[in-house]
Amino acid sequence: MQLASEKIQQADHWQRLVIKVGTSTIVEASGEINYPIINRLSQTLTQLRKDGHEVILVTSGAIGVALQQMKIAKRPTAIPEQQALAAIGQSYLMAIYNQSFAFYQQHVGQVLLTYDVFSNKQMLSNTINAIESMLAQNVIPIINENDVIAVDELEHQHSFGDNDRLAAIVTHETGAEGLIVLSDINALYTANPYVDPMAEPIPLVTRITEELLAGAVGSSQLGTGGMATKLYAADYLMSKNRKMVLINGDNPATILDIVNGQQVGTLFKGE
Ligand SMILES: Nc1ncnc2c1ncn2[C@@H]1O[C@H](COP(=O)(O)OP(=O)(O)O)[C@@H](O)[C@H]1O
Ligand SMILES: N[C@@H](CCC(=O)OP(=O)(O)O)C(=O)O
Repeated sequence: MQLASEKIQQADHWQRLVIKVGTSTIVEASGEINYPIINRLSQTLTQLRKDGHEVILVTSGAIGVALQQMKIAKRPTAIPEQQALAAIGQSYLMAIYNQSFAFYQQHVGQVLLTYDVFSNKQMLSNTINAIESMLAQNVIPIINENDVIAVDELEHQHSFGDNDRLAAIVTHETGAEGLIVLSDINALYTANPYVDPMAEPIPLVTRITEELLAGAVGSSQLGTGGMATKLYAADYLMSKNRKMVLINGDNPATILDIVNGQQVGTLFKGE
């Protein structure tokens, strides 16, 4: 019989990895942009790259950043207004990343994707070729959904809906060993700890059960996906024989501990 902690220790192969950072990490609950976190994330990812890992970043936060820029208190419900905010925020988000990574002399490249890309062989191959070329040149690709054009129509799905799903698909399609998700919470809990004070953290998940899904209700103030979409992302990845780790984004250097085999947050890994 193997102890859970022993299984967790085995999850140490992270040659190529995808990091996903949620809006809740990029933008504070007060609505302020969290510049220090973006800086520390840039430093950590540069360190990983220098240590020989191939790093791909999937970032949310375009709309959250734009709300702060435009001094709008609440995410609008009208789609064109959300599209406009995404356009405004995405360019500023990339400006922040460019400046942060430049400080560490790390080049980055922006990749904006829609759901269509993954159902069209040619577009998918073009995307993968560009990402491979960036990685070969030690550049970190920074991916977000192209929210300006990814609007679903009745008969056609253009959008992923959330970046947890996008990050999981990117992990699989780029052949990365796993995905590390940075959110505003230390781990997956038995229930939403903001609602249920008795909720317990879960260090290892080998299967997404109905019980786990029932306990994953609600999201942070600006996050769109919530915990449920993280569980669907983990389920997808485990079905592809890949792993996912969920950690708190408040200390991005934790990523280095994970690739060094330490147990932090929640590890999702099939048996
Ligand atoms: N079982 C659970 N364990 C942990 N967090 C949960 C759970 N159920 C719901 N949540 C909520 O999910 C939030 C994280 O998801 P989300 O707001 O989408 O973050 P992000 O913007 O990082 O993607 C937490 O802040 C918490 O409120
Ligand atoms: N593409 C959107 C993020 C959508 C999203 O999934 O947000 P989150 O739940 O914070 O990961 C943006 O950049 O604002």
